[in-house]
Amino acid sequence: MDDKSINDHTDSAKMFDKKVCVLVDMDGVLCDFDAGFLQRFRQMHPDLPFIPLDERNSVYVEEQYMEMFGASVDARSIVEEKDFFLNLPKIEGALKGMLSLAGRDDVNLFICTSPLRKFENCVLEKYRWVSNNLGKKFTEKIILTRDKSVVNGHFLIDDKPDISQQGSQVARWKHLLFTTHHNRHVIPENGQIKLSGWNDPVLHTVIDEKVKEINSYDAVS
Ligand SMILES: Nc1ncnc2c1ncn2[C@H]1C[C@H](O)[C@@H](COP(=O)(O)O)O1
Ligand SMILES: [Mg+2]
Repeated sequence: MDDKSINDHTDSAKMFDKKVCVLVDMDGVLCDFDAGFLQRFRQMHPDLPFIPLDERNSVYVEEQYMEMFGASVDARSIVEEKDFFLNLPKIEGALKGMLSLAGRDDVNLFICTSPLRKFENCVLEKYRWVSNNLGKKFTEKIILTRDKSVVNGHFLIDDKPDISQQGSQVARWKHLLFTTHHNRHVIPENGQIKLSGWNDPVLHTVIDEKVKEINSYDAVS
């Protein structure tokens, strides 16, 4: 590496230090996993009862279907089938919300999502979904990990209520709990802030406060 590229790297590192790093989950935040599941379930089993979206109550859809049907319905196979992730509908306001974050010059934005262990369809389709729905440029911002605690950032927008308690490290981000079908009833705890959706003004307010905090360190040093 020559001197110039070292300096370039240092300059950009400094620049990013001043930005607020926002990590955005996919399933339940950008794409509507539960709605996609329900649609496919009803296509496959038109004669069976189903769980309406406003009665979903557990993060993992297969747990609730297991309670209802026992082993007679294989909910897992639906999420593992080809094109399941590719065809997930967008969460309302997701595109506008992402563009509003991406358009801020004080925000460094990433998509942080966990693939299924059975990754064969899921991983490629997550990339395709982002490219189709948000634009190809956003695919450069995808972080795939099953352990979000190792990812550094100021905020993680995620629908899983206990995400900050999972993983191998103490999470460094603050969890913004994104409201979706299965967590409507969940009361925020452990310092979480609950967002009602992409239009919740609290999202930009907490980022503004973090920007001020970061700039105040500069003023002191
Ligand atoms: N609601 C869900 N039911 C079952 N499985 C789900 C649900 N939401 C997400 N998943 C799967 C799909 C992903 O591969 C992993 C992790 O999702 P993430 O939103 O990144 O926590 O779990
Ligand atoms: Mg999620």
